[in-house]
Amino acid sequence: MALLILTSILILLVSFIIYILFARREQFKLREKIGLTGPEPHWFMGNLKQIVDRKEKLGYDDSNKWFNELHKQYGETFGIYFGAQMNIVLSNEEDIKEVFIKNFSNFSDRIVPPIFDSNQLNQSLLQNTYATGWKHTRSAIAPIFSTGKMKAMQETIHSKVDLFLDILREKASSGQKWDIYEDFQGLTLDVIGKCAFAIDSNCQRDRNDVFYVNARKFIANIDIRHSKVIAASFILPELAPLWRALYKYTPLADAEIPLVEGLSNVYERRRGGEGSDSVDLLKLLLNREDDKSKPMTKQEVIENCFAFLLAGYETTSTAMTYCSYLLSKYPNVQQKLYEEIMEAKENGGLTYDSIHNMKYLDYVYKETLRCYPPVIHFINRRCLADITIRGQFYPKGSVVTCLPHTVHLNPENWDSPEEFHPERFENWEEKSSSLKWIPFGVGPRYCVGMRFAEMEFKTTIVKLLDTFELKQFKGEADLIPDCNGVIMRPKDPVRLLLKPRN
Ligand code: HEM
Repeated sequence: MALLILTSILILLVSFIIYILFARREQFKLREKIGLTGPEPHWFMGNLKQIVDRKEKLGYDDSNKWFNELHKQYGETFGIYFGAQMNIVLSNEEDIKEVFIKNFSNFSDRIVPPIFDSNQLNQSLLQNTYATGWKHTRSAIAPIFSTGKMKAMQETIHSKVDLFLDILREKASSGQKWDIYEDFQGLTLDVIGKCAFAIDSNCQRDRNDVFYVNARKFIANIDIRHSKVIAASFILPELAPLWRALYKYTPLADAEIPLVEGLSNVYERRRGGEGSDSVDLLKLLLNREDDKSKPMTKQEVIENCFAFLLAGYETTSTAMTYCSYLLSKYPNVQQKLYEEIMEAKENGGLTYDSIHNMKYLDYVYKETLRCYPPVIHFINRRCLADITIRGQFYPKGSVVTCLPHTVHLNPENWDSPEEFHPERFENWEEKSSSLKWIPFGVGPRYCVGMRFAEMEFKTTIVKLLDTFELKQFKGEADLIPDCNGVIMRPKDPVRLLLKPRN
């Protein structure tokens, strides 16, 4: 009997392997069939193999550079395989417009690796689909990021940034060298904690704060380098039920459970009337929940708050870290920005409006995000039905991707794209419908938190420059970006010399 069972298992296993290999061979023919080229896929891992190999050789993931090389080699549309999944990479502005905007109804959903199906984000904007109510959620959430609401939250941001500056003053006066990226991460967690859920977290002072520990753990484990199960789920989506079942044993679930439980408790307390005078995203969502025209369930509210936390902290802290680094590297830019800040201070102070109206600050903000877009592999859409657009056939099930670093560093889009030159954004407003600057994505599904991120970024950078002159330590190496799946973050600690201004 035992032998029979063993033989059956063996036959099943061998048949499964043969099926996978056969299906993969067929998948790998698809690219050529639709007239595209691209790098040769590994028989099992697809082009993930090249990414892994490069990472092993260099010690970090330089896929931002690699994709730019592929763009040069294979042209503005090429195909690449993540496991067996074909991704069509677009960089031509017209193609991007047609796919991501004009044909949105056929490309409305982001891909979600099967293992993430078991997390608590399926009803959030990050993961929900058109069929599961994305449009309803988006139209309920978009108004909470209006200018008026952002203005009301600015005081909170100021108070968190003041603490951030106190901490930097202490560190700078002690003469130590430290990683300012960690301080930015503590800041953005405290900001999102307060602005999204009215939680007074203490991430800036206490690295053991439950919010800090679990948010960082969750983000770290999305990285396929840290999570073998996630890597495997990418390469073998055929085993989706297994990955879904295994999710609860991953460090991702470990970090998610206390965060979502914490949010659920806050939700109940707020429903009971706590913090009724606070202006925050949860409060605005609770008001939405009561709005009969766009009702949201408790689960939807909690999952979307969880999404704000995940989408809002690492992204913004990374952007501000890049900006501080660039300002320390380009003292002329820093000086020009400082003068603009001084002028605003003399003419009424650093208010929401004065910060919002600073032109040069806006150029620095945009140029930072052009040179170093923090979110790299997230602007993707699944093709829902076979379609031909501008002569290119997109088969149902394929994934279309648009890479901000490729678009931003394309010499056809920007003169001397490798140079940090904020002035290039003078008169940019006239061209703002162009898709040459896309750090927040493209089309109806672009980043819903863009205004929030901009306000936090600009407020922090203005107050930082008002307090310190940013300089580089002698001999400190140039910053190297490291891609960890979704985010492109500095590979090494970012150490800056902060000189207090009088
Ligand atoms: C510098 C900071 C940020 C950057 C660079 C960034 C970038 C992005 C990108 C590239 C996308 C994908 C867009 C697409 O697929 O076309 C996205 C989506 C999203 N972001 Fe952000 N983001 C930032 C900050 C934030 C903040 C602060 C929040 C919330 C408080 C947020 C919430 C979201 C959400 C919910 C989505 C999904 C939107 C949807 O699918 O409807 N992001 N973000």
